[in-house]
Amino acid sequence: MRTAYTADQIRGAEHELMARLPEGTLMQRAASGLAAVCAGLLGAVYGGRVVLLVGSGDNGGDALYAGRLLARRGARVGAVLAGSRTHEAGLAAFVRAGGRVVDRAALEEADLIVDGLVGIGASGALREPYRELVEEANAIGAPIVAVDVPSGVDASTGQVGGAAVHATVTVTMGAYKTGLLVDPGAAHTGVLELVDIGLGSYLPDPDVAVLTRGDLDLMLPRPGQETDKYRRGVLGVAAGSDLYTGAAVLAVGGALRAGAGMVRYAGTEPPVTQVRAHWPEAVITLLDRPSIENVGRVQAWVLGPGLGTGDWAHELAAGVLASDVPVLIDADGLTLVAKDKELLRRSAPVLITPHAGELARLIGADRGDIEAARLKYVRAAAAELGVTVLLKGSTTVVAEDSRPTRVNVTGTPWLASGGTGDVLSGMAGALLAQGLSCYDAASCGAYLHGLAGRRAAGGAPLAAADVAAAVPDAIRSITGGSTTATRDETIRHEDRRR
Ligand SMILES: NC(=O)C1=CN([C@@H]2O[C@H](COP(=O)(O)OP(=O)(O)OC[C@H]3O[C@@H](n4cnc5c(N)ncnc54)[C@H](O)[C@@H]3O)[C@@H](O)[C@H]2O)[C@@H](O)CC1
Ligand SMILES: [K+]
Repeated sequence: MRTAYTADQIRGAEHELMARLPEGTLMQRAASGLAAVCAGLLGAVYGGRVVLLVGSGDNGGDALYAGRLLARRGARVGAVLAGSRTHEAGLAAFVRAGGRVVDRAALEEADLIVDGLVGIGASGALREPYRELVEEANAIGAPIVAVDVPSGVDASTGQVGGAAVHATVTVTMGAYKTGLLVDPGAAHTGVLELVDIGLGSYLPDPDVAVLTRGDLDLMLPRPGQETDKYRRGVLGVAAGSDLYTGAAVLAVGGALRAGAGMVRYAGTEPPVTQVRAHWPEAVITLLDRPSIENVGRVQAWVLGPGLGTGDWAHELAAGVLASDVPVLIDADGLTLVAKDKELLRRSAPVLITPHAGELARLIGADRGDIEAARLKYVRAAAAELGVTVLLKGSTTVVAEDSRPTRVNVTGTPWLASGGTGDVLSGMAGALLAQGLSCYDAASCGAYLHGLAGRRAAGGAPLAAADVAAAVPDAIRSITGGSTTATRDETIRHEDRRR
């Protein structure tokens, strides 16, 4: 699991570590990591033209000490001093090594630009002259290495209040910062490089966590030797309507591909006909009234994709939510609970999977505000509604009260197409039915969905059904295709040992 921290958390850890080390040690560690990345980007360091944008704090100090190391190796390094003051010792060392103070016109000639304007000490939108320098640097087209955080991105939240550096590489010191992983900030970081400065054991519990392939390998349910279709997890799907039949087909498809032992689909004639045609594996209940009474036992429900928002759908939703198993609510299901929050009063777990517009309706916020500050709103929603929230979008985030928010980084913009959300709800629902908690089902579901989306797209447009079809391959790429050993393999193994 990768972990990330707010600026305050990092500062606290740095403070403790610094007290145990000679002054300046951390900055030297940061600078040598930074210089190594710059050298790699320059290729030939000797004669390379590097321009440092130097702010008034220690972020500028990092840039100056890295500039010194590059100058010593023969690079032609200039520093644009943008702040009202400059890290004194850093500047003196830089000049001693042959670095020069230049004006901003030098940017035009740069082979590489180093953004040392502000790091974790920044507050609010960039002030002048930083803002103007950032716009100029972005326009040049030379690679930009951001020191610690691209200036203009809030290290703790990923919010961007105005101009911000578009980095080719961000070299971050000691630990990942939350804002580097969450959009809109994440879109500014380019490649993320972590420099170890020894902070590790001083870090508190993380602010956010990112699942890795290894985590998925451990968390994904695998069928045991003694299993059967019921024990693997039965998912109920209440989705689709006379008007929207496709949502039902896609949700059931996502669920079957993500490993549900059985999917029980309940709906009216038109979606039932479609689900039957696409997925003969699904067990169907044709509803003549909005009740799940005759559906049979399930371990979890998916409620809402394409369900409609009228009285019939409301009554069906009330029935599903009155059950005693976990329920994933998506799409029209979210519109229904936005109008009648009482539906959420239940003792079994609830996972909701809104996009920003749906979340806006649920908590009475503005869609644009949510997109600009995803973490703030997803956490507020989880606390206010008392449910697990998976907020879809450019960065998918999963929040549950008192747990680190999980950030998914596997997605691709190609997934922004109709019906992919229905597939995700089926997938996460299947993981719920297989016994994962809402928190794990949501974050594993998002990871797999992103990975399947990438595989289905391969750099070209995809249709939602392609994403469901790519799920087994995505799972195989995580598990290496291994399940538990077959009886056959075990016996051969015993033979060899004898
Ligand atoms: N503390 C440490 O031991 C270490 C710090 N390091 C570096 O130090 C950085 C933090 O240094 P500082 O705490 O000095 O803070 P920064 O250098 O990030 O920024 C603080 C300065 O920026 C100005 N500023 C703040 N917001 C601004 C805005 N919106 N527009 C224009 N100017 C603004 C402030 O007036 C202040 O002078 C880290 O990001 C990292 O790069 C690293 O060297 C690792 C070790
Ligand atoms: K910076």
